[in-house]
Amino acid sequence: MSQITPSVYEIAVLPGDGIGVEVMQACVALLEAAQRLDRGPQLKLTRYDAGAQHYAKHGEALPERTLDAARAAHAVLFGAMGWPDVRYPDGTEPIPQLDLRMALDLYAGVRPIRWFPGLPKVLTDERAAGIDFVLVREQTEGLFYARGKGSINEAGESYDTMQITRRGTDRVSRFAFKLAEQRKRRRGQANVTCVDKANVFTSMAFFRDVFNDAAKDFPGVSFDHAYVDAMALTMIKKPWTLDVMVTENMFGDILSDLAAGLIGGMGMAPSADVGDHHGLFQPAHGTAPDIAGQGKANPGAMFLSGAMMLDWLADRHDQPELEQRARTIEAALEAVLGSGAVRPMEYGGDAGTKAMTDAVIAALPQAAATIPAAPLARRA
Ligand SMILES: NC(=O)c1ccc[n+]([C@@H]2O[C@H](COP(=O)([O-])OP(=O)(O)OC[C@H]3O[C@@H](n4cnc5c(N)ncnc54)[C@H](O)[C@@H]3O)[C@@H](O)[C@H]2O)c1
Ligand SMILES: CC(C)[C@H](C(=O)O)[C@@H](O)C(=O)O
Ligand SMILES: [Mg+2]
Repeated sequence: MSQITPSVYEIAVLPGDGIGVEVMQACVALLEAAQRLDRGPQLKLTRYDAGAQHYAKHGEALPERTLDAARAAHAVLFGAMGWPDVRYPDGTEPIPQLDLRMALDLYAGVRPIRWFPGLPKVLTDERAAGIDFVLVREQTEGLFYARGKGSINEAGESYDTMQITRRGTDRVSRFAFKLAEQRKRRRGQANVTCVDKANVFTSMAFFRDVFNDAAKDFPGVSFDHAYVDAMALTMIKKPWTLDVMVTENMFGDILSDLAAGLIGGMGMAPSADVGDHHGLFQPAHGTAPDIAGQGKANPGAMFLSGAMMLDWLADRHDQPELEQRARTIEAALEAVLGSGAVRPMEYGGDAGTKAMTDAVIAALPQAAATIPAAPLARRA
């Protein structure tokens, strides 16, 4: 992809299934409203088919046209895909986001978790107001390497293999350290925790060794290690002590849902799937079949994923207006939730997807007025 600075960015929009479609509709409306308010580059948002329902109807989950569009776009905006009843013959679900992670080499799953006023106080300790950490999940190997390769033998044994490579661990560790360096500019200090199970598995001891080697190139950032089970405890007992974590694919998948629970659920848990050449931005949640079609989904995670996309484009193409737009969207969402006037159904309130979206769009002009002119301090 070219690094020339265009004035229009092509965004491949993949809504997917269930509430993915609902929160995507909300996010597209928000992004279009936000770009009408500034003179920055415009996004051209084009929708493409993919997902479990597409597979059920047409026999393919990720059409070639969609994959080509994702490859050619400046960024991919992704809702959620998968549906528990729709299965491949081997019993697994058609889940194109995993194919896209491999096809676009999106090796870093960046999953920030931050509490701010208006979000539920899940933990009673007042220090929980300081929850502000990022989980970096390796996304091209680990236990997910086994996808499509598992076996069941006649003796009634099933095997899936975990793959850890020096290249994969080194690049995701460096990504985590660079992210910590950015956060240090805002927070004054930075730490990366390697989350593994090096006490039991050779592959995990190797992961830790490769992480330690990478750490030598980042003397300004401290680092430590935690076993994944102990990290699950720390996330509940004192999550305000955490900064950046880097971990294996499956551990990261589990811990990121646990982390979302600290701020009231999946509805405020965004993510970025990033590689050296492509970026895909999606909420960390799934298609939520239990609430799909009812207009109840919290679009907050999708909005924050949209803001992460704007930040990523701003960085890659040196476009500070896009960074300003990202801050405006965040500020509007924070203002709406912080005022208490709109409480998402996810937190026991009565605001569904539309009410939340309308309120955040209405808050954009005032939020824009509070954002200082570019260049800004990045909220890493
Ligand atoms: N990134 C993705 O596309 C993604 C992620 C996880 C699961 N999935 C798929 O989604 C389907 C459902 O999976 P699941 O039920 O395990 O996980 P899920 O994240 O869809 O739902 C878990 C719980 O969180 C709630 N929830 C999730 N997002 C919400 C939101 N924005 N607002 C309010 N509540 C929300 C749901 O109602 C549900 O109770 C499966 O097919 C799974 O494979 C896809
Ligand atoms: C849907 C599923 C395959 C996916 C994953 O496990 O990576 C999801 O849970 C996520 O966290 O992005
Ligand atoms: Mg997950």
